[in-house]
Amino acid sequence: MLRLDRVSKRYPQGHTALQGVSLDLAPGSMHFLTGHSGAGKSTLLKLATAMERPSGGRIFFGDEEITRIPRRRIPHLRRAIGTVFQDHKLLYDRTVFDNVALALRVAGFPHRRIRGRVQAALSKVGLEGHQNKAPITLSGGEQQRVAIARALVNKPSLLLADEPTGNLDHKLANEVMNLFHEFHQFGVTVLVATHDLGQPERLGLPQIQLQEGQLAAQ
Ligand SMILES: Nc1ncnc2c1ncn2[C@@H]1O[C@H](COP(=O)(O)OP(=O)(O)OP(=O)(O)O)[C@@H](O)[C@H]1O
Repeated sequence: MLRLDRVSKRYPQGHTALQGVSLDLAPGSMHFLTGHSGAGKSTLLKLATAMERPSGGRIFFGDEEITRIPRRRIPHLRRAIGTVFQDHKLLYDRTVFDNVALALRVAGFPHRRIRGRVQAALSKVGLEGHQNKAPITLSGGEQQRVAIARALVNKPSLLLADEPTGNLDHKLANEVMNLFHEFHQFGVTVLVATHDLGQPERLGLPQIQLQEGQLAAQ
């Protein structure tokens, strides 16, 4: 599903964030990406969504080589890969519905389909009934669930999350991780970067550990 072949990333200022990383995520699998601060977790996720380009190596999403993808194909790639970040980057001057609908509007979906998809995505994350609210009126955990609904609305086959529970207390963090686990059980491939080593243990899921930009254990 997602395959990295000897991937390296050296930022322009000269810092090597990743070095010779190879991994292969099987379709439908769920992994946690762990490692110390600065180990390269966010960099790996940015490379997988073509937000950054690697300095060496190749990345494949299914049959498509992300590292060679022409610019015009990037929006298509981003629709197939759902992303969730710690600071969920919601638009605070729009409703919950509009936040989730945005990507579908940009993609030119007809109004009725947008409505159905958005409602289904909000219901999957337990936020039915909140669609007309402003995100600011929701709790941190609820806002993160809006971000997850937004990532899911395109029905991605791969879901990447970068510290999605970093700002949440223990109980809310578990709820959000349980949601990712549910999507995995429905067949979505999931990769979650986290500092919280309790989560892979609690859910009995494998870790991909980075250390100084290299794979430590799988
Ligand atoms: N845009 C950038 N320009 C220069 N250096 C960068 C850039 N982004 C990241 N780095 C450096 O690359 C290394 C890896 O950073 P990265 O954010 O991938 O680590 P991380 O494991 O996600 O860390 P954290 O857990 O703190 O988020 C760090 O040393 C960081 O300072």
